[in-house]
Amino acid sequence: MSANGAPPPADDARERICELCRLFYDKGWASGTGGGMSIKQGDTIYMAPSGVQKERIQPGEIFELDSQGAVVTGPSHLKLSQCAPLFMAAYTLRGAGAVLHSHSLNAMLATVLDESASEFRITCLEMIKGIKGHGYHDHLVVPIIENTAHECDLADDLTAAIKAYPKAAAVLVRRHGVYVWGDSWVQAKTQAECLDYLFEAAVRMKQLGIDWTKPPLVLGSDVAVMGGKKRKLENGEAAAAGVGVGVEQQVVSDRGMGG
Ligand SMILES: CSCCC(=O)C(=O)COP(=O)(O)O
Ligand SMILES: [Zn+2]
Repeated sequence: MSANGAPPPADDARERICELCRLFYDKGWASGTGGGMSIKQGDTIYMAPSGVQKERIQPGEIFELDSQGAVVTGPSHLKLSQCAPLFMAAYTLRGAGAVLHSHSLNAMLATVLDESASEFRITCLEMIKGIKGHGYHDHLVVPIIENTAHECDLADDLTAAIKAYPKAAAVLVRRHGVYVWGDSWVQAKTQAECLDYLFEAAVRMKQLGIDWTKPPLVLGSDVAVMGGKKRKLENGEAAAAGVGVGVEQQVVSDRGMGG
């Protein structure tokens, strides 16, 4: 919305998609024509074209779709993104205001930390708070679906994952990347940034031998190891961390973590 409450002109969405594609390219999320971006404004959906260098897209090359996903206008020399049915799933099932697809290396690596896992899990990191409906102590869960030869063939599995994980703001695609949505392009971008941080954190924590899926090490009912040092938990911290209420935690033994 503009300052006077009127809806912004459509050019805003077209220009915003171009701007975000450049930004995502700079982050390594859209290199080699990978990744994609879409914004919904009113009942109109805007999407980037397929198979082009995403960082060089011009506003006139953005496709316009109706709320059912039918193309209204678009450049005749370009094709609509292969991500279109996946973007539409987030608009239809989640009422999203924007959806993006990232080929971030962090997202891809997060899907191979355990190749048999059907979900990515992480807890007790500040950036979890950047994901709608989540707090520091929550277990953030992102479903992982298997990749297919063609992007558009992911749509059925992505739809099923969105339905099965009502709290999720994203779906990971094994050895490929991630789809992230939000109520607005600002929220989609923010959540994508927080998720990317969390994916990278998990990859690095694995390298350091730290379990990213469990709360910090707990030695007793009110003592934890944080940053390599023992620390007495403050009033309420132990309860919030789930001490004594059966929540799984990393336990220190003579052999160190996880023993
Ligand atoms: C080297 S990119 C392969 C296609 C892909 O995974 C992707 O995200 C881009 O799809 P689009 O149709 O939007 O170019
Ligand atoms: Zn892709």
